[in-house]
Amino acid sequence: MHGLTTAAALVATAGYVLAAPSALVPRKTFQVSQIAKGKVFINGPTQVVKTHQKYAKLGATVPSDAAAAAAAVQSGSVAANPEQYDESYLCPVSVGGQTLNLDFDTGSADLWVFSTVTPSSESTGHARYNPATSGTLKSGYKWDISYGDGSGASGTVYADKVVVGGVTATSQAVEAATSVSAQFTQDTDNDGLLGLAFSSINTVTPQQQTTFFDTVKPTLAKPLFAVDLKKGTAGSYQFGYIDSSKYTGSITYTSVSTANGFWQFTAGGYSVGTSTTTSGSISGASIADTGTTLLYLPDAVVKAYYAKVSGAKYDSTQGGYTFPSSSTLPNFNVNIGGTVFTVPGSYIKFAPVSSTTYFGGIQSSAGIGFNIFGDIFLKAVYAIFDESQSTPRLGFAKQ
Ligand SMILES: C[C@@H](SC(=N)N)c1ccc(Cl)cc1
Ligand SMILES: C[C@@H](SC(=N)N)c1ccc(Cl)cc1
Repeated sequence: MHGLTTAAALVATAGYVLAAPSALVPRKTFQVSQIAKGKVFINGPTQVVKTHQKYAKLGATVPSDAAAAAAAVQSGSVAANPEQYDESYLCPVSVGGQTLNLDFDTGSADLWVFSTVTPSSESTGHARYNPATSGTLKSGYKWDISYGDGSGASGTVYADKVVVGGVTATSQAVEAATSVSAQFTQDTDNDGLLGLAFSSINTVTPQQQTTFFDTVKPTLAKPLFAVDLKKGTAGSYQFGYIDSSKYTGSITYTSVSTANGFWQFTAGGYSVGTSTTTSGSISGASIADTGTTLLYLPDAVVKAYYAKVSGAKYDSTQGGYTFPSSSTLPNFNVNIGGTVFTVPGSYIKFAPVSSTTYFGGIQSSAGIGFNIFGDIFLKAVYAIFDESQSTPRLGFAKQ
């Protein structure tokens, strides 16, 4: 009986069921019928693991190859919690068994963390990774990164287990900070960054390391991640799958150039206000960047936008366009891949800089070298960072 049950269970989980062999018919008879038509697609290795686990009490052990193969369909989702004014979004990540809140950044490719090797004068108020627990030093490896806003950090490198929403990288390069700039010290919500740009811009020497996404990519159900940032409330990142409940309509895909290590695409026409008939075009390269707060566009586009906001001006002391707190802002519409996406004016009324004045969520990309579709844009869409095709692509859908 027991033997048959195991065999039947194994066979049954192979996606079809066969009539029990008569010689092994157990005391009580039971009808086992073919699955009519269609195919039930299951994952063999996962089923083998489950069956062995089911009989573990009888001494069954999971074959190591099955366990490894079963890991070939990881997927998971993690919360993205906004700071005040949605300055950035922090996601809980297990690093060597310790939970740190990291800024997932599709504009860089280093996973670095505040750590026990960060001077306490620079890391007070931050969760810190302790490599002594389970980290393996990568002797002689170093990293040093600078960000567009002039902030930066540097340090040493360990290999350790990193888990994001249940998706596990058993040996991920974890870059421990031995020095961080004041902006990071002061942002006590932020315990480090998890880069999701292409690994070609990872800063580790003498041997460049892979991002978390690149590390787990071969084990994901689908080689992609998706981003659902929201205004003023928690959103989420999905790894290995697209959550169809997070968007309406269809996903519009557009091609990506990886030449600069970013998720770089070409944006099309735009319009300001309620008309979604777009015209002109957003010149230059654009990147989809979860690590940048605002939406940086060509001067001509920015001027056309704030021409529709009475009292708006470029304020050099604030370093950008500001407008009266009483303003109602127009929508910003942009055509990407043939679909027009709308950023509500309320998203562009970004944050107060005084009792009478707000700072705009749309600012000029002049001097950067490319346009940046940062959080102001991303919180208006569901964005798919997709490597399931022959070349990477970005998908956008309305929320
Ligand atoms: C790519 C982003 S930085 C990042 N997301 N890690 C960026 C570059 C240059 C400027 Cl000026 C401002 C922002
Ligand atoms: C200035 C620091 S901290 C912060 N601005 N909250 C920072 C955070 C994220 C990136 Cl991608 C670059 C720089």
